Amino acid sequence: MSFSSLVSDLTHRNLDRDDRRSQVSRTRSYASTAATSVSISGDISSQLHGGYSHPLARSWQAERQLTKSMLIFPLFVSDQPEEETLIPSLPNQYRRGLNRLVPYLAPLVAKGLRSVILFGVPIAPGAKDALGTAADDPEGPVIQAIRVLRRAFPDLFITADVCLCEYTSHGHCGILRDDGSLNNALSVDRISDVAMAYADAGAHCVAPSDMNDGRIRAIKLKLIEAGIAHQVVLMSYAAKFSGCLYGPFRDAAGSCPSFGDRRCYQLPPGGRGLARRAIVRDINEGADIIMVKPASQYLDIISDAKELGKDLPVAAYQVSGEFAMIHAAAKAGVFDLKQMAFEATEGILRAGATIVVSYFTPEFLDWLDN
Ligand SMILES: NCc1[nH]cc(CCC(=O)O)c1CC(=O)O
Ligand SMILES: [Zn+2]
Ligand SMILES: [Zn+2]
Repeated sequence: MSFSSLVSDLTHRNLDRDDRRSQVSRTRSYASTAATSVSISGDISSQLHGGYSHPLARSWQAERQLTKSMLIFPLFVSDQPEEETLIPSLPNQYRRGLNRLVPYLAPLVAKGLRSVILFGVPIAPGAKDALGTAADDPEGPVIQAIRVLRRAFPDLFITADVCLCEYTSHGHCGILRDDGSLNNALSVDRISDVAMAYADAGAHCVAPSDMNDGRIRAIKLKLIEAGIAHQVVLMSYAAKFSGCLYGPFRDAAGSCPSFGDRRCYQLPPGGRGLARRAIVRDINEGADIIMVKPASQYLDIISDAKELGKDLPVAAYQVSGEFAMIHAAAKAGVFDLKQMAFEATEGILRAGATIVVSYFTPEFLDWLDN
């Protein structure tokens, strides 16, 4: 038994004993209180423990409980059909080719997996270019995966992440000007074409993560024009902050920028006002779901999104760095992995999210059964 599980085991035993003791003394003090009539000098509202001494009563304290249907599981789909490669910085997560997806997902779907989000990973030499042409290649990994998964799992809700950074030679999330900055107009046109291609292939939801201004409106208009706006969810990564928490993802997807960083289009970590403006903007442009990302470091933004978008579901992405951090700390004996996964996720729900994109999804499918 490891030190941390020994401690947690001892703590549980002590708590159980306390619970039993308090039950015994409760019967006793009830009698004596009745005998001495009401002489409660203390403040009645100071007594809180009674409301959550029972495990069921504890669960009632949360506005919402985590359920399987709240979870979206991220998948990295390689253009090499037989590939199955462990991603070193992202524990238990693999890059998988088309032929590996269905066998991997079948047991998860049987356990109650409801939803996935797809990221394409072009490995083939020469697959990347300045325009991210591979993003909507009809033979490319995402469009093929949408088709395969829709056929294999009719009830699985399929979201396609929409961005160019996995497909561009420079690794940025759009089309660049000569000076290396994003050309917003060209990027939005290209991103909205890619979103349309995923929607046409059968994605239930398209989720642009590129952060170019105006892409939600452009995608919504194209969906309307194509006559499919009524059956495709548009989920905006509205408040996506720049920082170091996407590192493992960029390893997984091979999407690290070849020069510079993303600070001119992803939000600065202190920019709460900017995030609120982006959220309002995307709601007005036709987003059906607002996403905040990363999650645990931005709980105030999740709560802002809930307030600003009262009538929209709010999603939070517990990103690769958050996931890797929890794994690393658990491995170092700082805490128990499962307990921390629940604690982090419950915090995200408490802040206002009802959808959580999480690499812990396969574990939660087991944990939520017990
Ligand atoms: N734009 C692509 C994209 N979509 C989701 C993530 C991050 C997800 C994660 O870290 O788990 C990223 C990486 C990035 O913006 O650099
Ligand atoms: Zn990107
Ligand atoms: Zn176009």
